Parts: sequence; C-alpha cells; structure tokens
Amino acid sequence: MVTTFTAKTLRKAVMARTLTGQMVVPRCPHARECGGCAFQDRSYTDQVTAKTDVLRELYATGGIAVDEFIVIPSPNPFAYRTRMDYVATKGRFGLRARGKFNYIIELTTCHLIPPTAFAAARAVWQRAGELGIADYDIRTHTGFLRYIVVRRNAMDELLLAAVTAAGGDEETMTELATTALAQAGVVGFHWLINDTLTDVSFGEPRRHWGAATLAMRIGEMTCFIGPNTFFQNNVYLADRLIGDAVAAANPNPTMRVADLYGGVGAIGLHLARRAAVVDCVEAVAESATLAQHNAVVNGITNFNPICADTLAYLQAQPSGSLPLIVADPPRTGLGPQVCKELLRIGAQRIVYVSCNPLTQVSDLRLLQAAYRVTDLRGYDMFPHTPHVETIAVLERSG
Ligand SMILES: C[S@@+](CC[C@H](N)C(=O)[O-])C[C@H]1O[C@@H](n2cnc3c(N)ncnc32)[C@H](O)[C@@H]1O
Repeated sequence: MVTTFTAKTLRKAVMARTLTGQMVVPRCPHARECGGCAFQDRSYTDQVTAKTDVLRELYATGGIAVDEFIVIPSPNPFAYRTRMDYVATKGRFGLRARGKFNYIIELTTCHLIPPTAFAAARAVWQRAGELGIADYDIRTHTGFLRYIVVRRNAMDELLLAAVTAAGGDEETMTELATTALAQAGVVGFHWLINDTLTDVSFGEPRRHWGAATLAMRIGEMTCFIGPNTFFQNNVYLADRLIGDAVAAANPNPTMRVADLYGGVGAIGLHLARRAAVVDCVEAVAESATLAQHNAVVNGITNFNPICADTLAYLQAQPSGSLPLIVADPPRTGLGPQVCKELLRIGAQRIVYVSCNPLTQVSDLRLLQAAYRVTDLRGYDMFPHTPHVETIAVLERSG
C-alpha cells in the first residue's frame, strides 16, 4: 500500500483533526493571526491526540505496521523553543502572518520562548532602529537587518544573533552588541551576514561579542552550540528524545557505531559512552568543529567527528562494518541513495530519528526490504504547530 499523503494533505489533515478539539482561550494575543502557532486555541491534549491519530493513519497507509503508536507530549507546551527567528522588516518585528509569507505580524509578546528572551530580542531590534540601522525589505531586497535570532538553554541563558545583508558599520554594530549584552541572560551576540536573495536566518559569521557559543545541557553531556548550528528545538523534551534514541540503539562496548547527521554530537556523545567508537558524520563545518570541542569538554575520546556528506561517508564503509547506525536527517529524510547504502552495509539495528514523518515513511518503505520496524513513536517537540518528531527502530530481518 502507498501512502496517499503529501506534505500539503498531511498538514491539512493534522489541522482539520486538531480543529475538532476543545476550544480554549489562546494565551497569546497574536495567536489567531501569527503563523508561529497554528492552534493555540485548542486544548493541548487534543492537539496531541490529533497528531497521534493522523500519524497512525500515515504510517498504516504507508505500509509501516507497528503494534502501537503514541506521541509523547511536551511537558510544557509554552516557552519551549531553544531557537526563535524573528523577522525585522519595514518597521515591524515579528513572525510571518498565517498563510501570508510576505506579511510580518508585529509581535509585542511571544509565548514560544520565555518573556525575558523575547524582550531581549525585541530590545535589540528597537535599539537597531534608534541607531539608524535599516530593516530589510523582504519584497524589494533592500535594507540591512534581516533577522534577530535567539538561541536559548534550559537556564534561560541566551545567544543572540543579528542576521544582516552585506556592508554595515562595525562601530554601529558594536553599539548594538552593547545593548544585546546588557539584556538579562544574554551571554553572547553574533553578527551574521546573509547577502543572498534567499530568505534564511543563517549567515556567515562576521564578528561576535561576548561568548561565541551557548552551553546546552543534554542528558549526561554539555554540548556547545553556535549561531548556525542545529539543536533539538524543545528545551523540555530534548532530553527524553535523545535518551530514548540512545536507549533504543543500546550499543555495547565492542561496537563501532555511526551517528549520521550528527550535529554538535548530542546523540553521538551519549552513544560513545557505551560503544567502542562512534563516527559522528556532519556536513556543516561549524557543527562538526563544535562536535569535536564537545567531545573534549565531556572527556569523550572514542568519538570521531567527520565533516562529510552522509552519502559519501556511507559509500566508503565496507558491508558489515557498522553493526549499529543512528540517523537523524533534516526534513528531506534519508532518500533512496542513502537507503541503498544502508541496505548494503547491513547494520543489525538502525535507529531513525525524523522531523518529517512523510519522508520517514518513504525511507522506511525502502528499508523494509531488509529491516522490520520494531518500534515507532512520536515526540511533540513543536506544540501548537502541525510538526512532530518521531523515532523508528529497525532490526535487520533474517
Ligand atoms: C536534524 S539535525 C540532527 C542533529 C543531531 N543529531 C542532534 O540531535 O542534535 C540534522 C543535521 O544533519 C546535518 N546535515 C544535513 N544534511 C547532511 C548531509 N547530507 N550529510 C551530513 N549531515 C547533514 C545538518 O547540518 C544538521 O546538523
């Protein structure tokens, strides 16, 4: 059976099912128009039930049979994000309007991060205005300040970044940094350049003031992240997700393990505590460098950060050389070529962490040629949105 869902219909199905849930008064005054939250006006329990029902159907119609599928709720559905990206455009600071990509809702508050974190980001944007730093116009591609990015840890320490077009004056940016560093909890401030027409909130580091990185405590480890590096985006559920992935992988001290799409090592460092050696494969140099740093900081010596494309890494591995593989790809999933290499290598167990159930279903269908899915569950890393994180555990059959 082939799943009938597309990205659009899956999103619509989650929305439609959630909207049958019990209505509640949204906490945020912007909730009805802001694209940051899709259904703050429905009870959180009903949001999780809706996601569980739709994902259960997605996997079943995709031919992925599991006895049970549950979604673990976020312990707190508010102020959960470890990263927020606020747009600065045409005198407004906020997030995209629901369904209107080019219109930014001016936010006076945001309940996805703690009030102090939002206040710090907004204060930086306001100060930029006072300093004569022009906002960027996302329609005409003119202006300078594009985004204020907030990275935040469980202790509410903050690493802020201003993403700008090219140019700019170092002295003025230093004044902006002074304001940023004066905000509660701010440990560092980055200036990142994105001079492309692509509207992304990442950029080439130009300079930073204060700390360059933010310490994220995860499980038994401390992982330092930078302004552009990935980190699991729910401060309350990240420990559980990583802990469950490592427990499902269950390495032993004789095993060589691959942690594919490894980021700054959040999963791989935990695996290394229990395995013989872990290859942490990460394409982005900033993340791979921090993974190396994190290994040193945590006293882990059997951990190899490899800055490479996952496919190229796998193509270089002999068949049978990796008994255990953990993979945590971006939304695009593994894809047919990586799945083909995984089938060739033939690990006994694969633990597949996904932020896109749709691509995960396609990949699992390919991997089922030699694997059976023994466990599958969801994690509501993004309350009030249609997104769900999942972990699938695959055992080689035969
Ligand atoms: C969803 S994140 C997972 C990171 C990490 N496992 C964690 O839990 O923090 C995906 C990571 O894969 C990296 N990545 C994306 N495409 C890649 C590729 N083709 N090969 C290797 N790494 C890739 C991204 O830079 C990102 O750090």
